[in-house]
This record gives sequence, C-alpha cells and structure tokens, in this order.
Amino acid sequence: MSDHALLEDSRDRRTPEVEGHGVPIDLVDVTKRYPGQQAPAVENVNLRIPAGEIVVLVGPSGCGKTTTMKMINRLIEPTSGQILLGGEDVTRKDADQLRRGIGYVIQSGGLFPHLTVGANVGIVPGLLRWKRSRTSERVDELLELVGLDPARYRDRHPRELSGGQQQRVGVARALAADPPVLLMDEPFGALDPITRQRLQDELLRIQEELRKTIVFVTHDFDEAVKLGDRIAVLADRSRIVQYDTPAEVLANPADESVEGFVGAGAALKQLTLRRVGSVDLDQAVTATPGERTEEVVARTRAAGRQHCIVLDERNRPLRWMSLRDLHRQTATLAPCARDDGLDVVGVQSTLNDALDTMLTSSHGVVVVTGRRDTYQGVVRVETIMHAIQELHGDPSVEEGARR
Ligand SMILES: Nc1ncnc2c1ncn2[C@@H]1O[C@H](COP(=O)(O)OP(=O)(O)OP(=O)(O)O)[C@@H](O)[C@H]1O
Repeated sequence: MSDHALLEDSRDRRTPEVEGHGVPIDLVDVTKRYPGQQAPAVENVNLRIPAGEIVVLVGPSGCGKTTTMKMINRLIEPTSGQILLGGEDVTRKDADQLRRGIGYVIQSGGLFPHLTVGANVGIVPGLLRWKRSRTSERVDELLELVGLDPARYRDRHPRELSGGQQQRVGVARALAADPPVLLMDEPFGALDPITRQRLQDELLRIQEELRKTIVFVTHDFDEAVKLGDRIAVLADRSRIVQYDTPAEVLANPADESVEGFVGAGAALKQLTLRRVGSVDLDQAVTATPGERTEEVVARTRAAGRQHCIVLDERNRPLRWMSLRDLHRQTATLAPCARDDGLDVVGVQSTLNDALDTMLTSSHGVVVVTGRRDTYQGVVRVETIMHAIQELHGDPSVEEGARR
C-alpha cells in the first residue's frame, strides 16, 4: 500500500473527535549496519506509522525488530536514512530530550529495584522538574489507570510485586510524562498466558482513552492480531513482507512466509479479530448476598438454569452457585468471598481468549466484565461455536442469525 493510500485509509477509520495525542512516525530508507558485521541488521526500511495507532512488528528471531524500534528513540543510531516523528527528524533532536517524549516498555519491566513503585513511575516527571505535588498526583492517576490501587502499591518495591504487576508499573512509568509515542518491546513476553491476556486487554482499554502512537514488537502472531491496528510482518534485515490490517493479513497473506506465521487454523485465528464485547452476551441469573434464598432459587429454576452468579454490592462477580449450593444456604444468601478460580474475561478480550479460558478450565461458560470489573453477562461455548461457523461461512448459521 502506498503511503498516500495509507494516510487516506487511516483518516477514514478515525473520526476527528477520537483523533488522539499521538504523532505519526516515518522511517525513510533506514539502514543499520552494526560495526564489524558484513550484512546490515536493517536494510532500507520504509514505514509509515499513523498517529494514534498500534503498529505491531512481528517476525522471526533476529530479523531486526528490536533494532528497528530502538532507532526510533535513538537507543541505536541509524547508519543511514531518516526517522521522522511528527515530521521532525529525530537525529536533529537532543537524544535525552527525545527519549523523554517517547515512552519505552521492555520485557522485564526495567524497574529500578531500589526505588519504590511511586518513585519509579515519577522518574520522568522528576527529570522534567515537575513540582512534587503534581508528580505525586500523576503517579496515583497512572497507577489507577493501569489497575493498581495507589494506596496499596505506591510505596512498595518492585520485588514485592508479581511479574504482571511489575509490567503494569512499567507501562505506567512509560506514560508518566504523557508522551505521544510509546515503544513496547515484547512487554508481555515473560508473563503467563492469563496475565498476558489481562495486560493486553488493559493496554487496549488505555489506548482507547489515550490514542498514543504505539510501536509494539512481538514474536506472537496472535498477540499481533489482537493488538495491532496494523501488522508489519518482517523478514530478514527488517524487510517488510506485508503491512496491513490484521484481517487482511489473515485473509490474504502476502506470501508463504506470512502464511507460515499465520500458521495452521487461520480461520480459527479470526476469532482473535472479534471482541467479546461485540457479540450478544447471554445473561445468567444473578444474585446478591442478603437476598432471600428462596427467591434466588425460584428465579434460577424459572430461567431453566442450574446455576446463578453471585455479585457483590458493586456489581462485581464473586462466584457461581448451583441449586445444590443454594439449598445449603440459610433463609438469606450469606456474604461470600470471590472464587479465585472464577473464569472471567473483559469486554476487550477476544473470542479466542474466551475460548482459551474455557478450554483450560473445562467450564462451558465465562463471565464477562466491563469497567471496574462490573458484571456484563456471560459467553457460552455455543456462542463461540456459532462465531466459528459464521467464519466458515456456514449459510444455515447466517440464516439463523437473521431470524
Ligand atoms: N549490538 C550488536 N552488534 C552486532 N550485531 C547485532 C547487535 N545487536 C543485534 N545484532 C544483530 O542484528 C540482527 C537483528 O537483531 P535484533 O535484535 O534487532 O532482532 P530481533 O528481530 O529483535 O530479534 P529477537 O526477536 O530475537 O529479539 C541480528 O542478526 C543480531 O544478531
């Protein structure tokens, strides 16, 4: 696709009201030759990354993804070519100043172990000489944004956090000075699948609000499909084999190498394109502690269900309760703690995430939550099977859907 076409396309996709704070990034004939190396690590790359979009660089190990990304904030200097940020040549800027305007998140979180969470997040505002009160307000705001309670986590040290929490702090730190550009180098690569999925969901939620220009490097094609507005599939020396929307890459892989990346089950991968929030959610029977048990039983029976879901006073799901569990209750439903094993996905999750969650727990249903973990509904395995059949173009399903 030509640069011009790309620009037109991105304009079509975004209304002015949601035009964010990001700036476009242009790589023009960029080459990097490491000293003592015969072949360049990156050769003649031309790439336009539109403002406010997530562009994912995906490709085999050693193809030059990290080198390409690090040239944008000049952690690596290009041998030749130009990199423009909002039309300005990055090599004309002071490197330190440039980096303060570009958030950077790496795999291990990169937190300073001897500093508290708050101090880690406040580093760039500190360098920018913000007033202490402004920095501390900003730190709390960012911890909230990435889903960490400031009162609980602000004064902890990184070693007192889980890997996923450290990574959240890494994202908060990168966003501290509100940079228009965020570079993320395999930020979720070291996390377990469930935590990775949660953080991907968080990133999409944050991006909906902030509309940064995000360059994201990953090995994981499913991650690229889930997060990317566009995917750049790279081969050796960062040669761009295909640069397109995830739907296009899945439907029309440019060549055999891209097909290899898409891998087996391309149709199934299209589940990654559909968000849980985009399907009609089923409603389970809900109940809250303090209700009369008899009424909950009657409601569950009337709905022809065997289970209801208990919500707390802020509408957050706590646990499933079977009719048998209900019969063991006293006249009113007793307060209960949240079941750690409860299968929950956010509205930003993909149908693929929901299916994965079901397959690992072998329950045929997952609870869906929205803002502040509030209950939105449930997705059943039948809904996902239906979506798969739709993807395969089964006419009887479409007929059924119209009815
Ligand atoms: N400092 C360096 N000196 C010499 N060669 C390097 C240096 N850094 C990277 N390379 C080489 O440049 C090429 C691209 O490396 P790069 O780290 O950008 O790839 P990558 O796609 O990010 O790999 P991975 O997915 O494994 O992290 C590789 O062949 C690598 O060996």
